[in-house]
Amino acid sequence: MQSPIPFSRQEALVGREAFISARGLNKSVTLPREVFWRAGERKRIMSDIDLTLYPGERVGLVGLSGSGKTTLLRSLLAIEAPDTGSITCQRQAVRPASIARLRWYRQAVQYIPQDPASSLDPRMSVRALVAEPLIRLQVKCNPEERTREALEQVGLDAPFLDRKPHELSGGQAQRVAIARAIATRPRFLLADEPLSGLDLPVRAQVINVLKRLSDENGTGLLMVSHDLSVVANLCKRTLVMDDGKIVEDRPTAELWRTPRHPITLDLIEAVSQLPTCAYPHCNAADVEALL
Ligand SMILES: Nc1ncnc2c1ncn2[C@@H]1O[C@H](COP(=O)(O)OP(=O)(O)OP(=O)(O)O)[C@@H](O)[C@H]1O
Repeated sequence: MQSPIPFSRQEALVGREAFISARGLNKSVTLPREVFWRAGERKRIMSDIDLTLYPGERVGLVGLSGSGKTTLLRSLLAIEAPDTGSITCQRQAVRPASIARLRWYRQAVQYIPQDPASSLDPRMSVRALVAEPLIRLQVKCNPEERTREALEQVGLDAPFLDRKPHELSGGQAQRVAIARAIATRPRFLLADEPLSGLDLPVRAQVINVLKRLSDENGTGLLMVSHDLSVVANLCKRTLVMDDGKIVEDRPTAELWRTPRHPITLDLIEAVSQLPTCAYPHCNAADVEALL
């Protein structure tokens, strides 16, 4: 259920300026034709999405597979264009925008991918991987110093600089991907299932790295996950997507206490079937204590 309070009023109530605002996002795709003489059906994959992200907040984006989470994330990253609707950052349009403005946006809003093994170029050293966005986005800094600083922040020291991706464990590779994302000193991180494919103890480490980074640097985080317990450990606010729509947008603890949408209930029930050792907070009472 979308909040009954208009977003502009919500912004006033929270008393903070929005960092990113999305209004009325819609997107449809044409499905492959089932028979060659009939055109493929159109399917809505984002439907009337309104979303506001505030500076420094950590927000979870959950939903079943195919609900539209990645499409929304890619739209917010300005790498996929919605059919209709607008996205602004600090009240200025993200697209269309000048090259300089788009470069600023790419520095300010960085992406943490799902699968570092395929997102990190196997031919590049960790040093070159972390420095690459600094050079591409023409960030005014000393790339070597900034690379070392970013690696230090994710708990990787100097000997890692010359390693290649195949010389890293899954957790280390994900930390390199995070270092790459934070090297530009972004204001907001958009992460697509950053913990998938990692063992449970490694997940807990990565959760701690993300939490510490956002606490220490005041960086906002929008994190896509199938796993509500991960979101409960990290995010005070949770968005639930179903069939291309945001069906809940509430404080995480409230969502666990009184889930309103059947999909939210399913996601909460799924958590009780997960191994729990890596998550300090993964039941309703614990989540309540996070408030
Ligand atoms: N370019 C495209 N052409 C056709 N269908 C698409 C395209 N992009 C996305 N879809 C469909 O849109 C729906 C939403 O996809 P999306 O990847 O955003 O969902 P998701 O919630 O991120 O799923 P998952 O959790 O499995 O990654 C899916 O049914 C997907 O198959």
